[in-house]
Amino acid sequence: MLSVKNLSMRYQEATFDAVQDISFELERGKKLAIVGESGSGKTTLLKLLAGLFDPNAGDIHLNDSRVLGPAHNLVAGHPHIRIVLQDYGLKKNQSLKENLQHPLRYFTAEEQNEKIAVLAKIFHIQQLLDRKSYQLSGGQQQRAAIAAAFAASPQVMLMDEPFSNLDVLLADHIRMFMMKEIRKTKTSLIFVTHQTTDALALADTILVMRNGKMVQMGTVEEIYDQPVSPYVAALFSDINFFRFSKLEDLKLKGYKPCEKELGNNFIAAIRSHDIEVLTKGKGLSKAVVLRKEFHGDQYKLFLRLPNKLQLKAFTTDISIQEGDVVKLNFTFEDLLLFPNQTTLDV
Ligand SMILES: Nc1ncnc2c1ncn2[C@@H]1O[C@H](COP(=O)(O)OP(=O)(O)OP(=O)(O)O)[C@@H](O)[C@H]1O
Repeated sequence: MLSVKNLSMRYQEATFDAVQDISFELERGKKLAIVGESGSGKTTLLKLLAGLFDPNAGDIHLNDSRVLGPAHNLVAGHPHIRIVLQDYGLKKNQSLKENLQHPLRYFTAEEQNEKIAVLAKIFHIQQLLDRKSYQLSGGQQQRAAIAAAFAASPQVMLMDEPFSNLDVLLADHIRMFMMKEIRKTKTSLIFVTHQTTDALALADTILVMRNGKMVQMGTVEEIYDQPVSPYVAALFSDINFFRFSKLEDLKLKGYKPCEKELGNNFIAAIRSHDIEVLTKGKGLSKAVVLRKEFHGDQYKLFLRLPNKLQLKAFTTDISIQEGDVVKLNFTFEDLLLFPNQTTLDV
């Protein structure tokens, strides 16, 4: 079990904490995704967890042993925690094979060769083993760094944007391997990602950060279905926000009040794919199609309501053209309501 308590860190000469009072626990074999806007403190938190930085406050324990930063450790890091950073951390002047051999140094030469052959095949780096790592492309280095991390069989694997540079043709295959291996070895995985679809698809729980603080942590379903703020909701899907000053304004549109105390200022949000676009029949509102974008399996529409508000929706109807008037429908159950919001903080 990884346990993090009241962790804070401020960079030298900075005037704010890059990570502020973060606490959580992660059980063995579980997968946690860290998401948040750029500069929210994700990488700093990951490096703290790896023991690469000294926190200003708080502590980290892996089972009973404390994860100590460079001030207490001659060699930075913890023996059972492995981190793959965005610069991949390969030894530049060593061959890829040597990079893979290092974490396997306690195995016999025969076992090392066997394990390297398996990893090289999975990560499509068989032809590259004799090359120095600086002679590899970004994507090749990333695959090699992930392979080296798996060779080390850590208890906790930390990864910064592990899928950012992976070829689409290889990404699914590598993700499948990683998830299978993690399940088999009961490794705990913590990964930072900008792709919130990856966070939802691969993690058990998600930690959302903003300005160094944790704004929400929960299961993937909780984070998606019950976001605590417009910021969290906007991270996970294409969404439309509407500000209401009083409940009556929404009731006028046929909405039946829920249990939630909304206050005098609240925000209602509807995900773009929860809006049905109709060319015939009745809808809740009319809208003009301002712009249409092809997204492969569907079109994204940018629409203007009669009250001039704009929103986005998706359709598969190829007949809809820019300038057309369409009808919109959605069910009130799909509305996300954020009470007492004075600002739309996304
Ligand atoms: N070496 C540093 N010295 C001072 N401030 C830093 C340093 N590194 C990062 N910061 C600041 O700390 C904050 C958190 O940075 P961090 O890299 O952890 O964010 P992040 O969420 O990983 O961002 P991104 O998604 O853009 O990679 C940011 O405001 C950043 O500008």
